[in-house]
Amino acid sequence: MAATSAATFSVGSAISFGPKVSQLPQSKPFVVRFNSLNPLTNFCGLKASTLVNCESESSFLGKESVMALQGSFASKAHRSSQRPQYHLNPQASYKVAILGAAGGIGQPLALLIKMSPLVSALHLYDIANVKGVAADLSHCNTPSQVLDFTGASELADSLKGVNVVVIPAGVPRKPGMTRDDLFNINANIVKTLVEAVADNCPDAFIHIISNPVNSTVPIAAEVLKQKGVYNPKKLFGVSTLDVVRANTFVAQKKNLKLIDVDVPVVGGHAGITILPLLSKTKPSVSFSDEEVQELTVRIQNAGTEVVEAKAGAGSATLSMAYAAARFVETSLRALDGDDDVYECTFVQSDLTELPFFASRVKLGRNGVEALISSDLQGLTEYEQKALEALKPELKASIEKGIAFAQKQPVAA
Ligand SMILES: NC(=O)c1ccc[n+]([C@@H]2O[C@H](COP(=O)([O-])OP(=O)(O)OC[C@H]3O[C@@H](n4cnc5c(N)ncnc54)[C@H](O)[C@@H]3O)[C@@H](O)[C@H]2O)c1
Ligand SMILES: O=C(O)C[C@H](O)C(=O)O
Repeated sequence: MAATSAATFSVGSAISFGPKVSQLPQSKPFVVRFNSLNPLTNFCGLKASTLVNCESESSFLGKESVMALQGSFASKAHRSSQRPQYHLNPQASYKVAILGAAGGIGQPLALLIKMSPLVSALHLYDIANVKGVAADLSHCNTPSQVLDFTGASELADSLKGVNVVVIPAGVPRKPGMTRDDLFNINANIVKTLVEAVADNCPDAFIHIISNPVNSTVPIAAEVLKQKGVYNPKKLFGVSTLDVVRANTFVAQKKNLKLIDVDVPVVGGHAGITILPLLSKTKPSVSFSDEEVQELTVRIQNAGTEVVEAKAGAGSATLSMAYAAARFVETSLRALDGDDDVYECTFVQSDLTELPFFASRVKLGRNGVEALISSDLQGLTEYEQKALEALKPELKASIEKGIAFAQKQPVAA
């Protein structure tokens, strides 16, 4: 259905590889459009999903949910009408692969990606149980084709022609464990999978979810270097969940509309290396010292909060799938030519003396176009101290990953 008189409403976060950008652009990870004919071109905050007609019986969002969404976005209409608009390319047709697709994250992530109109093929790879997941998912009447691949012999095929590879393969934490306790198992899994990515789709965006992200991303970088295909602009540690949590917790604490809140989270993805920059929250909010301390610690420990609540049954899966789907959607929009795409992610960086660092980045067709340096300027004393305090731990995790990969070089 062609959109007529569409008002666009945007939600979410904003924001330097190559040039550093010192001005902070307005956040815009998601956009929801409504028009006089009531089509909703997005779902639940994941920008540009399947065209859903609010009046249609085929809508998976109830009419009430749609009305609630319309209400919550209404205040944004004026602001976003002043922005350049990105229009979904009807020819958009990207291939996404999930490695570890039968797992706790992989399954809901596959479902969310299946709902994107930007995706023409969804490749599901795992060492086991992926056939059933693919059969189940393939019955959803959204455009993308779902293909399953099981075991090492089918890994290469799962990666052919793929634009974005998401890697949630590996073991999750149990209560009492740190993310670094997963290193011995997950380091090898990530190394093997990234070798295959290097051989079969070296130009793809690579999203690493498997923990410890602070080490698995440097491992992936080393593997890609050894294979001669490393492009630092296309290798991402997925730290989106930290932003999702920060936005949620801040909105709850300050009684703000969830959809408006955007908190940049920098550093890494483990304990004190997760540094929410509350002073940079949009819209501008003031926090007492106690609130800053309480929110920062809650955001840093949010993964552990879920691990303990699940009591041995794993770590965050649903919120992680949501966050990973958001990052996939953002990446596809960047690939599709939207020039207003910003996300926080753990990447090779020169914003600090550390070789990898999570910050906001501007994404484009070729990956990271710029790292946003302005977030690290004008920090509060609390944030500046926390930034200095996280560096030794993050440095050690990065070096551990690099040393692991260098000790067992890949076959050329
Ligand atoms: N970056 C983040 O913010 C974040 C958030 C949550 C979880 N995680 C991490 O994501 C990882 C997965 O978590 P989960 O809850 O989905 O675990 P899970 O055990 O439910 O699923 C992992 C899946 O990986 C598969 N797998 C194992 N080895 C594989 C290999 N060599 N090739 C392909 N698939 C393989 C398993 O068969 C399983 O299906 C964990 O390391 C967890 O710590 C990261
Ligand atoms: O906490 C974990 O082990 C999983 C993940 O990194 C998270 O932040 O939820």
